[in-house]
Amino acid sequence: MQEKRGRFITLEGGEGVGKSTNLNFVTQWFESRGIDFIQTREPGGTPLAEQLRELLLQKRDESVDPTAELLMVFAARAQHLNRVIRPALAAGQWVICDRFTDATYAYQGGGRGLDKSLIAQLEQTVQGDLRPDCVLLLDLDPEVGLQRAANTGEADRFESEQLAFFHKVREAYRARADADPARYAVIDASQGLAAVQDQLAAELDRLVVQP
Ligand SMILES: Nc1ncnc2c1ncn2[C@@H]1O[C@H](COP(=O)(O)OP(=O)(O)O)[C@@H](O)[C@H]1O
Ligand SMILES: Cc1cn([C@H]2C[C@H](O)[C@@H](COP(=O)(O)OP(=O)(O)O)O2)c(=O)[nH]c1=O
Repeated sequence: MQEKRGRFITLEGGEGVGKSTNLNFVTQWFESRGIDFIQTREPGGTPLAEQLRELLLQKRDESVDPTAELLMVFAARAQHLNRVIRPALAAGQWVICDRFTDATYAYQGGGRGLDKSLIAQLEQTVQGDLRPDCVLLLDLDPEVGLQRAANTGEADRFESEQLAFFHKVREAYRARADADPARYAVIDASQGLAAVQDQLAAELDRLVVQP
C-alpha cells in the first residue's frame, strides 16, 4: 500500500511582501476544502526552536558571525523537522510553513554571502531528501516591501539590514525559483491582494489534484 503522506508547502519572500496576510488566506483555503493541516513557521515551530528564533532575531551589540547564524538556523530546523513536520506529513496532514530552507539560501546565502554548497551540505544532513512539494514565493521590489513593513512594529535584526541586503535576498530567491520552476510558484506581490490570492488559490488547486 502506498504510504499516506500530506503535502509540504512553504511560503517565502522578503520583508513586507504580504506573508502574514496570505498565510491566513492559505489556512482559510485549507479549512474550506476540509484538508487536515498544521500551520508552522521557521525559525521556530517547537519551544526550543522558538528560543533559537529569539536569539537569531534579537538585535545585539556583538556582531553575529554568518556561519554561527547559519548553524543556529539549521539547529532550529532539525528540531522542528523531526519533532513536528515529519510526524505531521507521516500522519497524512498537510503542512504550511512560513519560511523554510529557501529563506536560508536567500538570507544567509544571498544576503550574507555564504557559500551555497555549505548550505546544501547542511540541507542534506538535516533534511535528507525532504524538500517542500511546493514553494509559494511572493516576489516584490524590496523598496516597496520595506515601506509596507515599516508600519508593522519595531525592526528586528534582519529587518534592520540595508536595502542592498534585501536586493540580494530577492535575487537569491528568484534564482532558486528559476532553477526549479516545477516546484516554485512565483507570485507577483506588487499586484492587489485579490490578484495575489487568485494565483495562490490556483496553485493550491493544482496541488490537490496532483498524484
Ligand atoms: N498585495 C498587497 N497590496 C498592498 N498591500 C498589501 C498587500 N499584501 C499585504 N499588504 C499590506 O502590507 C503590509 C505588510 O503585510 P504583511 O502580510 O504583514 O507582510 P509580511 O508578513 O510579509 O511582513 C500590511 O499592511 C498589509 O495589509
Ligand atoms: C527561516 C529563515 C529565516 N530567516 C530570517 C528572515 C526573517 O527576517 C526572519 C524571521 O522571519 P519572519 O517571521 O518571516 O519575519 P518577517 O515577518 O519579518 O518577514 O528570519 C533567515 O535569515 N534564515 C532562515 O533560514
